Amino acid sequence: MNKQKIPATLVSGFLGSGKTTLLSNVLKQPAGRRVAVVVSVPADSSIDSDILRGTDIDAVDNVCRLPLGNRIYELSNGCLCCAVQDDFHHMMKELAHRKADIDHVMIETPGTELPISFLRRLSSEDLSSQFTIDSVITVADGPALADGRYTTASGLASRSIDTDLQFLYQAQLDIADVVLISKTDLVFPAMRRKLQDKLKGLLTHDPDIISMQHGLVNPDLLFDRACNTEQRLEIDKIDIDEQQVENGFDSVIIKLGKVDSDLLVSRLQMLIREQSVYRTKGFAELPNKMMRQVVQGVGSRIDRSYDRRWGADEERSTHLQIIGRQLDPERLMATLRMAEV
Ligand SMILES: Nc1nc2c(ncn2[C@@H]2O[C@H](COP(=O)(O)OP(=O)(O)OP(=O)(O)O)[C@@H](O)[C@H]2O)c(=O)[nH]1
Repeated sequence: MNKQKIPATLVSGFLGSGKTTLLSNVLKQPAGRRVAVVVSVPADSSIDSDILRGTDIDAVDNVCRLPLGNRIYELSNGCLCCAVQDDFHHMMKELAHRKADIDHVMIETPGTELPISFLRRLSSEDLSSQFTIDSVITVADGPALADGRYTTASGLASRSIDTDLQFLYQAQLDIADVVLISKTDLVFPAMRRKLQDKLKGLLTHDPDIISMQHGLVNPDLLFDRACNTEQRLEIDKIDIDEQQVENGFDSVIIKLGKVDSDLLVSRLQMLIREQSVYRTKGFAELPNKMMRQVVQGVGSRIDRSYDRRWGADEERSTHLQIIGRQLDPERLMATLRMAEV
């Protein structure tokens, strides 16, 4: 078939809601499709693309380095993981050149950003001739929804409470063709049944709502939706001050040597209590361990797991990204350094 345009899905959702977990499952089980997952990574860190590629260390050998720090990793099943450092437009043009090898593109938008800015970029003249927006999927953190963590009692975004945060959360929901409620395993069964109603109370439109655990969803519900998102949203008419919302977040990269894992977590917990830390993610190098430890913090919950052995030629270190508001980088560094051994 001579494919005219590549279908593209935007995956939005607040920090730590479960976007990468969803996409990493798509990459592992792409249901016969060759999927390219595009993820933005900070200039000084590749944590997100590393988590996405997960245990597939062989993929490191098969990497296409593009200008401005962008990279395309070819996975053994024909899927691509694309780390965008600086130039989203250039990455999308590169993928358009590989049209024959790609069935679908999924773009993870950063949790601190409004997906509308990505929709606008995809709607630009040269990209819209290559890609069609299949749908916008927003991942909503189930436990956060159950607690009402980012919403007012009325459920409406209000800018009068400190809440570019709330505004961002609501804007990410408002744009969705599909809302995936994540982490329902962490919600009490009695509350689980009420989550959909709670979500509907926040929504001003009628997206499909699907619950998921550990990022597992029937792929048929994700692909080939042809939602006509551009027409529904009338992108040109949306008037949001993107800069104002997105500039309110700080991201600090911390690099350390070997650490004591329990000490690291207790220091992180201390910082989370002291500062407005929303998200912590990265890898820890532990003494006498061949395995790399993944550290994942969302709010005050910190999970640890091992994903794979360190590679023979890989630089081993503890490498964390901390995202929040008005962070004090020196205090973060000094506190976490105490976990070094
Ligand atoms: N218990 C549980 N944990 C989950 C589930 N889905 C995701 N998580 C965990 O939640 C944390 C954040 O998940 P991610 O997929 O990295 O979230 P994200 O939205 O990509 O995060 P950012 O890119 O930082 O915005 C990780 O520790 C995941 O393992 C789930 O269904 N159940």
